[in-house]
Amino acid sequence: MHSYSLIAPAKINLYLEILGDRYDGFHELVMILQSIELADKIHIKPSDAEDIRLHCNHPQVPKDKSNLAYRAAKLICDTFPDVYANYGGIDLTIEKNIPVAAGLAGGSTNAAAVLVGLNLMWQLGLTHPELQDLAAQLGSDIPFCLSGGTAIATGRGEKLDPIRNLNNLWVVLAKYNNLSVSTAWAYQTYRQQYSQSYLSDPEDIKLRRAEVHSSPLVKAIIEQNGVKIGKLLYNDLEKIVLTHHSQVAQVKIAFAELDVLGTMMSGSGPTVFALCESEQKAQQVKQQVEASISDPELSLWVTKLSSGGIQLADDH
Ligand SMILES: C[C@@](CO)(OP(=O)(O)O)[C@H](O)COP(=O)(O)OP(=O)(O)OC[C@H]1O[C@@H](n2ccc(N)nc2=O)[C@H](O)[C@@H]1O
Ligand SMILES: Nc1ncnc2c1ncn2[C@@H]1O[C@H](COP(=O)(O)OP(=O)(O)O)[C@@H](O)[C@H]1O
Repeated sequence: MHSYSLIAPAKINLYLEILGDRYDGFHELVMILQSIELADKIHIKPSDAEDIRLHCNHPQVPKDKSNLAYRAAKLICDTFPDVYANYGGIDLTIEKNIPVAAGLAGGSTNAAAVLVGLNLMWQLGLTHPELQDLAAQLGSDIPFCLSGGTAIATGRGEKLDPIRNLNNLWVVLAKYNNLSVSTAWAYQTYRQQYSQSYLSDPEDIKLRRAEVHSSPLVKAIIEQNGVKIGKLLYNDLEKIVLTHHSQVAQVKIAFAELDVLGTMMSGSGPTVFALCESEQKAQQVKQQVEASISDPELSLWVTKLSSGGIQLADDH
């Protein structure tokens, strides 16, 4: 049996609108999700131990059964008990480069990589739609992490309509090392403050989704027009996270004062990103923010928008 190494890219949210409550306690969303080149590397190999073993170099990542990569492996074992009984243990190693609890889907993309890797290692022959179904059982953002690229996401975030891939722009990411935001907390706090504006009629929700599908932002993405895209970025969860964490709001202000196409918080934060038209501009923006905020706890990365999806690493 072969071992596999996979590249698991992070995502940013170019758009995130909360439409209303769902029957399952989650929120009905319409988002535009975008892969970026910043990625973790996941190694999957057979093991003599009869269970699932997980290793990770990052102190904030849980190494137990709550890890999303572990849960993805467990879901495959439970779905194919005969194969599991036949092949035995799984050894997973996560090389973590994506900041944790940052709004960049780090755990989700690790889980997506494990689904792809085990499908290969155990030669399960699962099709892409079958992998998407398993992904949706594990978390709302995991189906997107499997496919990557640029997509409109609806439902809980698991229903995807791919659109023209935007991969010609650069992005600067900024996150305080000592600040993480729980996604559940962000949505719950949003509900407490804004549920009076939720749409409850399914027809209204359908209408709003259709509006976003033909919105100026989607048109700008199809035209690959970075200037328009930068002005149309949107995220409802900023109302919660920026209010509770003033240093995140300050990072956004620092980006907005510079020559960037646009700036927004990603997902439930606290990472704030700025879009730039070139790598040179992105590096310059990174240096300017480092100089203006000058806090050793603030980390910045320059990366590129990408076509994403889980890929085999060159040295797999
Ligand atoms: C906010 C977003 C934006 O892309 O990303 P992150 O900031 O986590 O990266 C996503 O909606 C997060 O997706 P994901 O992190 O997969 O969420 P899940 O594990 O499914 O759910 C975590 C928690 O978020 C809340 N949740 C999530 C999705 C949704 N449509 N409605 C919700 O209310 C629920 O409280 C749930 O318990
Ligand atoms: N493989 C994983 N990588 C990172 N975090 C994980 C992983 N598995 C579980 N977690 C947990 O998920 C939480 C959310 O982390 P992450 O997926 O990085 O961020 P986000 O949901 O904001 O995109 C973390 O607090 C961490 O405890």
